Amino acid sequence: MSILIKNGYVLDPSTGLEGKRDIFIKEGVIKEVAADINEEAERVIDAEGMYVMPGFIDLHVHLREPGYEYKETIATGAMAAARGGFTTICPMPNTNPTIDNDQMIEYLLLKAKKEAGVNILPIGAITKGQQGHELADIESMAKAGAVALSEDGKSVMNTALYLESMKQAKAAGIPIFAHCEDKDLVQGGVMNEGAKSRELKLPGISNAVEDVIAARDIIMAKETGVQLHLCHCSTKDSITFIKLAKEGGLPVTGEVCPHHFTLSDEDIPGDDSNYKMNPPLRSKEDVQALKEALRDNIIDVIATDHAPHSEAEKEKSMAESPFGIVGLETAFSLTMRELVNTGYLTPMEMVEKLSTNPAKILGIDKGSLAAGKIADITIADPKEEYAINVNEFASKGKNSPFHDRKVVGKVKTTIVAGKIVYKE
Ligand SMILES: NC(=O)N[C@@H](CC(=O)O)C(=O)O
Ligand SMILES: [Zn+2]
Ligand SMILES: [Zn+2]
Repeated sequence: MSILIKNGYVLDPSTGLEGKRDIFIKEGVIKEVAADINEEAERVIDAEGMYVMPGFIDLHVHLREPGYEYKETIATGAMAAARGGFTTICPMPNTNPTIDNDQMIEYLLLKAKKEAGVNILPIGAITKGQQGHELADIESMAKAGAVALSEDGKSVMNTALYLESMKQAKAAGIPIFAHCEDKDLVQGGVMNEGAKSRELKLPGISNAVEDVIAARDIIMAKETGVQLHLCHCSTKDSITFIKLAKEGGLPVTGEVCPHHFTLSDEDIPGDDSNYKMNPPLRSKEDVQALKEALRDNIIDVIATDHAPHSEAEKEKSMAESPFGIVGLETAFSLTMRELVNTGYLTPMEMVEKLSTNPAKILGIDKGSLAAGKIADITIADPKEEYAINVNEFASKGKNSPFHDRKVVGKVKTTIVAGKIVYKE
């Protein structure tokens, strides 16, 4: 199959290229990027007025397989990714059973190859069963293809055990993706602690729940030299700590999720669990700090933390429903609306956060539109206005606070290794 993408506005931070170009793809590879290509192609895509970008890479998703197929499967999660412009996604290991050994990594990769149209790069658990007592077999998971380690859903509270895992991760050459939450400080909280939680009479989660572990993890990264990536940063002090770590030359990076830069706790309309996720929506002051951190390159990555749950689970009250919202199919539109159209990020910087930087963190040869690279490409209309409709999601999860929200910027075509996996 050969594809010729004509007249698109190419955004490729890996080469510094920004401007109107054609792209010719053959046998899954980008053959040429130039002003006017006239090769014969089986398929021609008219990309006039469109952004043409290296495929987005999501460092943080939940595919729920095995064990929770009623929430999402590898197949439906992959379709949601393609619809959202993501050509590569990294599923977290909090499945049942947990992804905590080499056979589970192999199983996931095999299933993904058969059932998913996008690239799936799995993350292994840090401890067996994510129980926090005994380390998983880190070296063998890395050998089997785990691209990172994470205890996502919780933190490894035993710092001595965590130290050992960091040493092993460093030896295996893979990063730690840290979910920062002090289990003992949460105390049944379901939303951000503040005026709004008091108004709604719901138990609060303080910023300290995240901050103490974020600080600890950075200290431990300094101790071990492991590559550390902080997941779903939500507080202004997490940002301060990452800034300090970077100034100190540590290999520390951070991610922010679209819901955390779009909404604050003041936007929670009442007892609606589509607004319940971990970490919670924070104060306006925190939201402002996240946007500035994205602008100032303290935060490197936009990741979705796509966390699908069933309707029955999310119909329950804030107190009783599980934490998490879906994000794959709204990330690009929310980023355009909240960060690009407001001047926090240039289009090139947006692509850095959605593709170039995630590829660098994983150390993979992606996130680039240079000739010779595998053709993972996202084409989107930056101007189209539409209202998000959860009923149109390819994901099984409809749990989003953004239903009916007017946004701007829409993914039109997603290409993985030269194959069109999504077309609107
Ligand atoms: N983010 C969430 O609210 N939930 C995630 C777990 C996690 O990312 O911590 C989930 O697995 O549902
Ligand atoms: Zn998490
Ligand atoms: Zn998560």
